[in-house]
Amino acid sequence: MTISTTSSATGTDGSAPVPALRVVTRRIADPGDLLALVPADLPATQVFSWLRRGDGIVGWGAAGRVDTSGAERFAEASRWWTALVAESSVDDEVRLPGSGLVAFGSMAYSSSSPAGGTLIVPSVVVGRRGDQAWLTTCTPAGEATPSVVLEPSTVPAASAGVSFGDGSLTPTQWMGAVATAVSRITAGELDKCVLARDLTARARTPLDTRTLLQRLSTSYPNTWAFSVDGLVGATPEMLVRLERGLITSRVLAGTIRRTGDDERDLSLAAHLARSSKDLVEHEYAVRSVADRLAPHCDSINVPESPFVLHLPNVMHLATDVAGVLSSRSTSLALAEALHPSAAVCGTPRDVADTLISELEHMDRGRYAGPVGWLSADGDGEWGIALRSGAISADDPREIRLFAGCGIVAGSDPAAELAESDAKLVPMRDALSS
Ligand SMILES: C=C(O[C@@H]1C=C(C(=O)O)C=C[C@H]1O)C(=O)O
Repeated sequence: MTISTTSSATGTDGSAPVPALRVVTRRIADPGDLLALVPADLPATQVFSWLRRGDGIVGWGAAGRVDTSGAERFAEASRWWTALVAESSVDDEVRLPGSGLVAFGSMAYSSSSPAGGTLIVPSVVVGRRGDQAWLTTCTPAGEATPSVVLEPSTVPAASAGVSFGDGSLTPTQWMGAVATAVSRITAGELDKCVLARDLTARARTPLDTRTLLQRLSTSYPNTWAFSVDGLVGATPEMLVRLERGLITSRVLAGTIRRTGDDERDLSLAAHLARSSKDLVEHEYAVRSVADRLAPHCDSINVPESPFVLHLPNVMHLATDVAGVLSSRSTSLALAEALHPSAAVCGTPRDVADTLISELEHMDRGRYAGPVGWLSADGDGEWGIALRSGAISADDPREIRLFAGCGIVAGSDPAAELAESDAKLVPMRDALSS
């Protein structure tokens, strides 16, 4: 675990120093578009967002950060957070989800990924919920609270001259992987496996995270537009939200592409809701979430049948699971318990995970892992990092895009490739000039 701190208090286990922060949240007048406030010229790693329909939080700078790795990446982050909360003082006059002390976080899909995990406390957070807005500053204890002037920043520029390239597999090779997965499923080794592919994209000039977020949040209002440590996207899938003891999770699995013709799309939506291939695929994902939430809940509500979630590029079968928290678990601990759900891994989980590493020929990095935010009391929201890309830490002109598809016995490789292309559209459009 590597830690960068702004002060040198000692962590709970005596080895990990944590910053002691002074956190102040004040109510502010409506600041307008939150993304417009994010300063220009920050590295992608220091631009934070969790926004849906204009509500949520944005942040910038880094007052504290922990980087974790391996199978302990969630637990190490949790320990650091507990120690940081204990060391810090919080003066929060707003007391809404996202006010006070918060960290943004992102965790690698796989425990063997070098991408590990991170929690970062921005220096400045601006939030909105309905008609309430707030500004939070996080400074090292003992330092004066800075005065932050919120004003619209320069208009971010579109990405220049982006060219796309194949990732680890060509489209033909990836269809071959899908065909192999189908044969393994048909042979009875497993029921479902989610296979992902990656694309590379390179612009002539450094990518501006603000441009990507603006475009994603405007075009995909039903999603959460996120940015954490260079991972940027618009996910429609909420792995877990914890708010005052209430747990909610939006499970997606089963997809159909949109045509752009409203009448045809409505009939496709009706077809999706009756498609036994998609309903079976969906059921695996819902079960994986409900079964793993159950030990943390007093009661749990799982609707009997899914609804169709309409996005501009695709439609998904969706189920909103809800539960009442019975333990003292934080939202991050719940995210760890749920990850990876069958929406991004498969059923049975271990068999699917082994097949994924055999067939994908790539490290998913933080794609398909939990991404979101956590507050001092443990509440927070963790989406699954889908419809996203990871901006290169070495070259800010480069980004790796990802998309995956649930494969079941009835899957057709060409149709899955087309579905993965449709899932790449949000990021490809956000990158266009
Ligand atoms: C894996 C992705 O999406 C997941 C797979 C889906 C499916 O196969 O139908 C639908 C939504 C997500 O749970 C992705 O977008 O990369």
